[in-house]
Amino acid sequence: MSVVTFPDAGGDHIKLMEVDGELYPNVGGEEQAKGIRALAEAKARPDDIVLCNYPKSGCHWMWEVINMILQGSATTIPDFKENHMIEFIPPNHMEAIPSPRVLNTHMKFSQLPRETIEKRCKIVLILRNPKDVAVSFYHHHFGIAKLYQYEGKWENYLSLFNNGKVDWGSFYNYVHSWEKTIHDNPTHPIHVLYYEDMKADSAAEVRRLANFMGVSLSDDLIEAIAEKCSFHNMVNDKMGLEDEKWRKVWRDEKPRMYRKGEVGDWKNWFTVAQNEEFDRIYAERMANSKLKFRFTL
Ligand SMILES: Nc1ncnc2c1ncn2[C@@H]1O[C@H](COP(=O)(O)OS(=O)(=O)O)[C@@H](OP(=O)(O)O)[C@H]1O
Repeated sequence: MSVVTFPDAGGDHIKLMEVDGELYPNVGGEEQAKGIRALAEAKARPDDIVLCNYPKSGCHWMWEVINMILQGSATTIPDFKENHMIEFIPPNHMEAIPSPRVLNTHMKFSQLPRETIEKRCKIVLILRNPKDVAVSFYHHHFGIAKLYQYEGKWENYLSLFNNGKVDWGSFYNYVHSWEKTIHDNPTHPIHVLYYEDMKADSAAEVRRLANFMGVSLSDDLIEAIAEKCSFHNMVNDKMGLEDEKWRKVWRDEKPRMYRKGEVGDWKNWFTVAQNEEFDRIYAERMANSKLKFRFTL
């Protein structure tokens, strides 16, 4: 494990941890690196649901939705998905989580516990327009000031994102790895969900998800879950549950996890030149991809 820093286009630096060639936030140093290396051996249960996503794609949102589907009621879950993030929690903590577990991760398929694959655990993969991901990630890096020690400005940040010099690495590598996983493992239950579709018609996406999970819900309950997990309701319901320690992690003690929750906020941040450069990189990196990110919604 080593601590690495990368400069953005303006020369400001972001501090990360490197473990076996992959980048992570340095939340736990050597102990965390040990946990990451041990992850492959972690026990899985056939009823685990593994929620996979590149950072800032909406996992807090979907973690809540999936848990409500499982519990069969539109009641706020008094727990945080960080507690179920498999690359950060020690194995004994993971084993103490009661079934059915919703395990959240930014890891790729090949990095998941081997048993997840052997036991054919259901996987939900969230995808989000990378321009909005980049903006959200910028606020995350700038906001969690002590951890990343990043003081950069947005106009310089995209170089880090475009070059994969961020925790969990390149967005494009992540997406390609999952596209290959889906191609190479056609019988593994993997449900792909787009953040923008969820915004456009939450109830329809909750229904699709419940069907995938094999849970039958009434139309009223589906509507109620979609509504309870709307951005404004989650801001009200979840932020009040945040503890002091977590709040202190954020610059000026202002959490930015539930920041804006919109589709297309990137238009408020990208300059014309940044957008052209991003489109050029996207076209190049996604040339052979069949995934259809929702840029136009
Ligand atoms: N209920 C709901 N509806 C719509 N959008 C929501 C919701 N909850 C969280 N969000 C937005 O999701 C972004 C955070 O993504 P993640 O939860 O994946 O973040 S993290 O990777 O776990 O740090 C972050 O996006 P931005 O607002 O664009 O920064 C959150 O605001």
